[in-house]
Amino acid sequence: MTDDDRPDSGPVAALRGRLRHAPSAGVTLPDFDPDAAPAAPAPLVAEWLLRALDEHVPEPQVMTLGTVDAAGHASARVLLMRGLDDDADGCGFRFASDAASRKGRELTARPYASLTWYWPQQGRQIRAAGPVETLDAATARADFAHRGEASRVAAFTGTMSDPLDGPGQYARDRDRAARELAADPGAVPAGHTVYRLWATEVEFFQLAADRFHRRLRYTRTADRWERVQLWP
Ligand SMILES: Cc1cc2nc3c(=O)[nH]c(=O)nc-3n(C[C@H](O)[C@H](O)[C@H](O)COP(=O)(O)O)c2cc1C
Repeated sequence: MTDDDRPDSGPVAALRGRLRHAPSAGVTLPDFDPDAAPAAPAPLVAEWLLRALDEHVPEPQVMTLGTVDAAGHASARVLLMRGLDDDADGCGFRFASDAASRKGRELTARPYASLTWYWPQQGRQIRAAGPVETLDAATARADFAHRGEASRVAAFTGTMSDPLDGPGQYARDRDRAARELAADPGAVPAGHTVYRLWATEVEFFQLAADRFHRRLRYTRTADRWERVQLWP
């Protein structure tokens, strides 16, 4: 199909004309001075997240997790960030999911992933990548205990990433899960897992109104972090 053959009505055609003119967030962009950045990335991640929370960026803890399967095919989805670790100067990002889900299976095959955050109101992006480890069952239990009741029932309903069999199955499974949880309130789904990505690189991107954006990349060497500014 050439550009001339494309239909000129319907939502896809309507979008075509609007993408280039989509408004950007009306924002006051924060300053970012890479020369004043800390020696390790975790404090800067925390600083940026705290500022996003203070400035009421909606759901700044939502991040995109990129994984690959055994054949190297990529997939991505959004998840909630569950914690930040800076033990021994490392930078660890926690997230929780079901080990039997697509991402869980991909992480078993290839325990390496990327994470990306974007906060439009502040023109800020953080990206991180590195090996992913599975934390112990006690950590998974503690994570699950923090969830609200509806979220716990949902986690026991169905099998994440599998197709639904047919109409009515959702409601039937949800009712069964609610009954089982009421009988055993401390139960944790077998696959509930807390993962930690230990970053080997973390990059901070700050949009600037004058278009001279800033990028600072931290790369982990054997015993320290190296910092370098990149062309945006
Ligand atoms: C705002 C938002 C937050 C989400 N948080 C999580 C999460 O913390 N853990 C999770 O497993 N899925 C979460 N999901 C669902 C995932 O995006 C995804 O659909 C699901 O994990 C299945 O992904 P998979 O089939 O690639 O494994 C969230 C979805 C949205 C829209």
